[in-house]
Amino acid sequence: MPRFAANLTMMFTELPFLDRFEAAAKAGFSAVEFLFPYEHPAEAIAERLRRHGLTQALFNLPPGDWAAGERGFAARPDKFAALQASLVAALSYAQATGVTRLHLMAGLADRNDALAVVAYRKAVAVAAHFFAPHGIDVLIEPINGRDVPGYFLNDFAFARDVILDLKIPNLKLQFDIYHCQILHGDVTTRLRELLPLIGHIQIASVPSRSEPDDGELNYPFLFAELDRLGYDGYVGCEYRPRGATLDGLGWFAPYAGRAS
Ligand SMILES: O=C(O)[C@@H](O)C(=O)CO
Ligand SMILES: [Mg+2]
Repeated sequence: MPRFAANLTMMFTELPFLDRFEAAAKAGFSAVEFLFPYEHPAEAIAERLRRHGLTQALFNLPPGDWAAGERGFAARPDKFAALQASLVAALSYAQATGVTRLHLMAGLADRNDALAVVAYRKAVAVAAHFFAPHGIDVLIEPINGRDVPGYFLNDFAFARDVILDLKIPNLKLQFDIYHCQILHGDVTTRLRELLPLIGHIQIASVPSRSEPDDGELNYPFLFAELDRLGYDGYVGCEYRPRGATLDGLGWFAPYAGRAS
């Protein structure tokens, strides 16, 4: 049975951020994820997790100036100092929340630019080695170019090869099924092939990125496939509800309240 994490960046946005933890717990989630915690004190987030008995499944390393369009900087040779500072900034939040998975965003860069590729591999390795002694996995996530035009990491095979080449045990793949379907299709075969590398999975319907009960993917089949494959990590619900978050949780009813 998949273990679902509510994505508090996209779900329960009817509420202020810190109040979304309680709403997720009351809806039956035992874990949460979100993009970024950095606008709130780490201890405030940790207190909400404790108060509502929630596990922090994942969040992202600082991405740079998000409002100005930055989407990380791992593939940016000119931003290595910012990358190093982001590792330190994320560590205190990771330690406060107990999270054991952090997503390192690649940034906007050309994957055919050899300097960007070298910078990316270096940044990924530096990040993984930095977090290894803390028991934290570093995840890389291919993202489709319709949602993020110009994003460096836009290919699952490229991400697989980076992980296999670097051979760093705490470097893993963040397999967002929504992005995989848009980029390549053939989701089930890719899950089967990449399972040993996967550290986290995310879901949403395609093409609308709403609840996983609509669109071109058959999620009940994919959830059963994750069980058949023995996937025991989290499945992040990274979708934008069509309306009120609770009104769209019919798909989750069979799984709500299960242990994580
Ligand atoms: O899929 C996504 O968009 C996210 O998982 C993310 O981390 C960057 O936006
Ligand atoms: Mg994602």
